[in-house]
Amino acid sequence: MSIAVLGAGAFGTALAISLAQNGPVILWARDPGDMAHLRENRARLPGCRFPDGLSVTGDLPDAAAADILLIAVPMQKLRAFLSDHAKHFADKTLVACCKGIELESGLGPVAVMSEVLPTATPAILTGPSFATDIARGLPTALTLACAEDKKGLRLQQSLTTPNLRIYRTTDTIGAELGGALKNVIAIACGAAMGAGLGESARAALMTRGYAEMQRLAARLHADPRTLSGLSGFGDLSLTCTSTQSRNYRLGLSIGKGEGFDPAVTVEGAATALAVDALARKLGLDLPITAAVAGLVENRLDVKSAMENLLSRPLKEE
Ligand SMILES: NC(=O)C1=CN([C@@H]2O[C@H](COP(=O)(O)OP(=O)(O)OC[C@H]3O[C@@H](n4cnc5c(N)ncnc54)[C@H](O)[C@@H]3O)[C@@H](O)[C@H]2O)C=CC1
Ligand SMILES: O=C(CO)COP(=O)(O)O
Repeated sequence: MSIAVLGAGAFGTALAISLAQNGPVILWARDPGDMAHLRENRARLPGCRFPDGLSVTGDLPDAAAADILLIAVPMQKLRAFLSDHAKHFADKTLVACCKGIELESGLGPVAVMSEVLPTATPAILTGPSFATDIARGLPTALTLACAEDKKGLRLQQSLTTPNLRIYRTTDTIGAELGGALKNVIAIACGAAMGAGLGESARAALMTRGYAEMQRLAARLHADPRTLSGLSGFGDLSLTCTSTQSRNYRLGLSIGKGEGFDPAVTVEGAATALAVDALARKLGLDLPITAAVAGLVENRLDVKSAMENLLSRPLKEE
């Protein structure tokens, strides 16, 4: 099965580097620049050399001729990207590699792919993994979710590499929610740490944040086991505790009252707003998500957000 990765950011490039251990892989970039010549993506993954099996192209139809297409553009750009190139994707197997919930629709990546390209086979690859770790060949485990189990099995086999261990599920809703929601909680944890509230506060936010993830997932009929796996608990643990995470770093900046480069991809910011709106529509109580939405929109500061959380009525766990 031939593979192309569409989107040459940090994650797309890292996946292409890892997959090229198995055979030829095409990496499509909107602006390939001198990546093919340098054999490196200096802007996003400096120091990670491209293996021989990785070829770079700026020609989308050429890349889209591959059997499996990994789509590694940010969540809020996904719909426009798919629509712009729909004629090349119609009957393809598409694996979303982004994490988030679309602001306008409240949908995750698999649902957006199904809506835009109803004849394609959608799947998602998600879980705890920093791009630099994957590119450096460090051991990483991810979840591949595809509603059609036979196709999921083929994807699992094709995308496993010596350092990338892939687990499989048919629960696409749980997988996409886990990856999307953990980023929101990571912003909350970063904000608490940045404001000097301490590690106990972070543990409380992670645990109660996880309860919010489970609450929304149950309402949207996800399998709770998916949330306790790599895409949920696994990625939550990684993202809420590492300064490698951009979501956690945004939170740290908010907590310290510092600015943050708006050009950096931070999926949890838009996702917090999308999930907060979705929760209100569904009548669900997601107080940490609501607090993060207030923080990223500058409606709240960390002190008031924490006071709001601590002054809520006492309840059973
Ligand atoms: N960086 C990481 O460690 C990980 C990232 N992810 C996810 O991967 C997704 C992408 O993130 P990164 O690669 O890290 O971001 P990035 O900021 O490094 O790269 C985003 C890439 O998307 C491209 N892009 C944006 N809009 C586009 C469009 N309309 N058409 C074509 N290309 C477009 C940009 O040119 C850029 O190369 C996010 O959803 C993120 O949550 C998932 C796991 C790990
Ligand atoms: O998704 C990730 C780790 O699994 C990457 O996290 P950030 O997008 O916060 O950098």
